[in-house]
Amino acid sequence: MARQDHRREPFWEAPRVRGGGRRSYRMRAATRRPRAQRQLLQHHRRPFARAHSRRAGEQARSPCASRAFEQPLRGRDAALPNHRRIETALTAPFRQKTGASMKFDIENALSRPEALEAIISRWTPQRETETVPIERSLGRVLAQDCHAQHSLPVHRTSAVDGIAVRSSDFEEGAPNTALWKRGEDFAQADTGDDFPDEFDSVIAIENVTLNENGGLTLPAAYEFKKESGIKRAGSFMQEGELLSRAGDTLTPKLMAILAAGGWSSVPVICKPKIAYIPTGNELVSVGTAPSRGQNIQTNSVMLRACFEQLGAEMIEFGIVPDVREQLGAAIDEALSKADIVIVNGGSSRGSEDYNSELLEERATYFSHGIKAVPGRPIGLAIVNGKPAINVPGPMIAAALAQDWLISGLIRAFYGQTAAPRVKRPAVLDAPLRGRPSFEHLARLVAHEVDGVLHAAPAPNGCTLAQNIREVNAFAAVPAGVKLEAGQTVEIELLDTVDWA
Ligand SMILES: Nc1nc2c(c(=O)[nH]1)N[C@H]1C(S)=C(S)[C@@H](COP(=O)(O)OP(=O)(O)OC[C@H]3O[C@@H](n4cnc5c(N)ncnc54)[C@H](O)[C@@H]3O)O[C@H]1N2
Ligand code: MOO
Repeated sequence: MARQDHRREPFWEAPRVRGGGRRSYRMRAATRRPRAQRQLLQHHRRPFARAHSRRAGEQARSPCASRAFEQPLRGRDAALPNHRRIETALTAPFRQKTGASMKFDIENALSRPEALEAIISRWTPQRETETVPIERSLGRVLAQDCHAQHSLPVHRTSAVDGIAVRSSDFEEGAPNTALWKRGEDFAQADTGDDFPDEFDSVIAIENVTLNENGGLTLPAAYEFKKESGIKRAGSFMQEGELLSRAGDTLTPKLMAILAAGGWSSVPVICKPKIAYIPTGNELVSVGTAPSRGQNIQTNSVMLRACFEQLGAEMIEFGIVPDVREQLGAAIDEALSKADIVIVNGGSSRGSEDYNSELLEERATYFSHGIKAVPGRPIGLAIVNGKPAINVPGPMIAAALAQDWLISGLIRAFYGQTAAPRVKRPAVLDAPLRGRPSFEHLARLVAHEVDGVLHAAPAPNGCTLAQNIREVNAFAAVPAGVKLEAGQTVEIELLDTVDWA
């Protein structure tokens, strides 16, 4: 996977101009000189080397057969502070049919880790297994431990291109090899070759001069070592050795190791199905030229790609208008088809924001809102034993929900815990202000200057598209905290997750 190059100049650093100075292209300049900014942005445009598909794309899928891994992942009764919840089936009070009544309780909202834990601890994923050819298993998650079915090499082989000899011939010092006969005193044995059992060591060919009469000469100073130049039986793998565990994600190297161990096909966990329901009267499909008041439904494009990277399948619904009955019907259909349901948009306080209350009505667990922005009005529910999440509509909010929540759910489905993202200290080039009551997930552009990592928000005045394209790091700024320019802070580099 390509890593982003943090040594590049940030895109708002103008190239040297006449007089040798650098122009500042911060917000003021950008708004006053939109054309200059446009040119600048074009000049420095370089798509980040985003991580594209660590995993294979579509993979062969045989019908899923057996149910597996049905044990709960965490204790179901994990006590979680600071959130309101409904724990009894269908006891949610029926709300008025207006989203305006849907007020999430900010003070008691969950933090991001609490929210993830709240869902995972109440969810027992229904996993099934299937068998796929090893060549088609990239990114799949093993359903069982896999042991080597044989040793490799089966018998010792030569480790070098050379000649196989008997160590007994060297017991009393260097033998007279000038009259040696091929096949009797030595045998050709190249790297990986088996050779007759009467020989037990291999001398690399560069130490051997083959004489015209068939004998050979070794250098005077040659030091023979018994059983040198060989690979022992089972030195690559031994029969019965554990090669890979249930829950491991298959990488190219792991695939080759399993293939070497006799696994021409492997049992893997069927990919989780995630139903995605885009909602909103204003939305039109990709490829439609938007009219006034319309917005293009693009979150499915982003989320489908994220799901595929993480080994999940999207069941995409058509755009559902903000009509309570239609939204409810889509949610019910999604619950019948998928392991996880994502309802997108309509999560906040708008007059047609029904989705969180529709989930709440159906939920055995429900919590609305997290103590972090962007993405704060997220609806978190367990319905029919499945996670059902009302992800906020704006692209950034949806991308962040994918980053900290949905990706965690996909890993939890597979029985995996989240791989911690790389954090590095960086010098802030601009202040970062926490929000009064929320963790602020600050999007940053990080770059290296003389071996030191620097980070700053993308300049004001960028379009959101420019901002999203350039952002390559996060910093979580705690509520009420102000970080000053020049301060060193821990940032999370986004080179392993294509979050937006
Ligand atoms: N009075 C208040 N207004 C808002 C609040 C608040 O607390 N009080 N919260 C704001 C925050 S924070 C967020 S985040 C958003 C959440 O919005 P919704 O989840 O209700 O989403 P919508 O209103 O349906 O849409 C918002 C925006 O996102 C676009 N969108 C929606 N779905 C998609 C999609 N699939 N692809 C692309 N874009 C999508 C939609 O067109 C809107 O532009 O609420 C704030 N308001
Ligand atoms: O919570 Mo939001 O800040 O508009 O994404």
